[in-house]
Parts: sequence; structure tokens; C-alpha cells
Amino acid sequence: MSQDDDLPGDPVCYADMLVGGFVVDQETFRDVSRFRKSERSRLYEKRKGLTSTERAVKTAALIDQLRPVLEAIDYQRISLYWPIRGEPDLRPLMTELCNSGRTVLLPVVLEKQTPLVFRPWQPGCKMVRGLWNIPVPEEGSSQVPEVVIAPLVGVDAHFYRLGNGGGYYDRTLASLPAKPLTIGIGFAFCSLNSIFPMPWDVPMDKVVLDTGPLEVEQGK
Ligand SMILES: Nc1nc2c(c(=O)[nH]1)N(C=O)[C@@H](CNc1ccc(C(=O)N[C@@H](CCC(=O)O)C(=O)O)cc1)CN2
Ligand SMILES: Nc1ncnc2c1ncn2[C@@H]1O[C@H](COP(=O)(O)OP(=O)(O)OP(=O)(O)O)[C@@H](O)[C@H]1O
Repeated sequence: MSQDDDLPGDPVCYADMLVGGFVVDQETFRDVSRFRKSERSRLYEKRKGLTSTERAVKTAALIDQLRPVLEAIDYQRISLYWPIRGEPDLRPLMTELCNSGRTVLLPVVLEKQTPLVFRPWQPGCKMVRGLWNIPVPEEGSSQVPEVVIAPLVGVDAHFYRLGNGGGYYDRTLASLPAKPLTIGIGFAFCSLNSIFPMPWDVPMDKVVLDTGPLEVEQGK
């Protein structure tokens, strides 16, 4: 037996493991998951703590910031979202976009832990409750968006997004044949220094808050 051979009974190295097909250090994964969980609940509380007037004022400001950003992009299909848990309610903008001839899509979770599909939405379209009770268009064949507006729970200096914890946008962006332009949107308090990016995290191309677009912070 050469010196390099493992002796029977030697301890196996468990420093790394697979998460969603990615190799990660176990201790790092545990610490990052714990950090993200606590940041999520802190940020949900902040969002819930807004008065309805504050929420309405900030949402109107966010739509005013987002509109010119969208007008500068050449696209037809855009995915937005049906608001849950105090997310900014962009439905007025969804209607505006439909009226200007864009195809507005909404994300649908067909099966847990699989990529989202996107169904067309228009004002008055028949909705049903999907997973987590989120209203989704009842029917319509799936289309691939050229622009994805992703609601932020948090976002870091390098535009890595903290979402609801399902990994759905990351999984979806990794699965699409051509990556759409991604715009994370939220209220100003979403800004974090780092979410400690993991191998599956896909950064947003742009971030727009009620206070205006963010710039990627170099050297952070
Ligand atoms: N308005 C809206 N629609 C959306 C999303 C979104 O973020 N906002 N999604 C964007 O992805 C998808 C739904 N994603 C979700 C992901 C997780 C949970 C959820 O309830 N998660 C568990 C915790 C999971 C964990 O920590 O492991 C929970 O909160 O109990 C809900 C929705 C599709 N539709
Ligand atoms: N491309 C992928 N393939 C497989 N698993 C993935 C992929 N992307 C993310 N995941 C898994 O999803 C889980 C949650 O990821 P994360 O904490 O980044 O969610 P999130 O971005 O906050 O959620 P969401 O996008 O649903 O709002 C992780 O355990 C991760 O391994």
C-alpha cells in the first residue's frame, strides 16, 4: 500500500457539500443561510411597518423612477409580479405598460424548486390562487421575458438580490436560453452591504429604488 492510500476507517472530509448542484462549504452555507433568514425578517418587518400613506408615496416615487429606465430599453415582453407581503404595488404601471402595447407577464410556480414560467397578464384577466396563495393568470402559454422586474427583499452593493428564500429567480435566470435584462426594485431601506453571494446567486443588471437608480459600488 502506498503512503497516499486512505487507510480503512479514516475520517471522510465533510467540509464541502452539494446545494442545488453547487459545491459549497458547509459552515459557510449555514452561516450565510442564517444571516439571510435574519435579514429577511428584519426587512419584512420594516416593510410591514410603513403606514399606508408612506407606502403609497414611496410606490408612486418608485414608479416615477422606473418609468424612464424602462423607456430607455428596447423590449416587448416584460415580467412584473403580483404584490405580496407589502411589496411595492406596481399594478398601475402594469396597466400602463399593457396600454402602451407591451406584453406584461407574471411569474408562476408550477412546481416547487423548479424554474418559474411566465404567463401573459392584462387588466381584468382571470386570476387563480397559485402556490403561497399568490394570484396568477389562470391560463396562457408561457413566454420568455426580455426584461424581468424582480421584487427585492434586500439588495447588496454588487446588485445581488435577497428574495423570499426559494431561489426561484436565480433558478429561472440560470435556465433561460438568453438572460433577460434584470431590474431589482424596492424601497430604499433594501440596501445592504453584502448578502455574501453564493455560487447560484445571479446579480441584477439594474436596481431601482424609490429614491432612484443605484450605482454598483466599486471596490466594495
Ligand atoms: N409577488 C411575488 N411573486 C412571486 C415571487 C416574489 O418574490 N414576489 N417569487 C419569487 O421568487 C416567486 C414565489 N416565490 C416564493 C418563494 C418562497 C416563498 C416562501 O414562502 N418561502 C418560505 C421560506 C423558504 C425558505 O426560507 O426556505 C416562507 O417564507 O415560509 C414564497 C414565495 C413567484 N412569484
Ligand atoms: N440555479 C439553481 N439551481 C438549483 N438550486 C438553486 C439555484 N438557484 C438557487 N437555488 C437554491 O435555492 C435556495 C434559496 O436561494 P436564495 O437564498 O438565494 O433565495 P432567494 O433568491 O432569496 O429567493 P427567491 O428568488 O425565490 O425570491 C438555495 O438553497 C439554493 O441552493
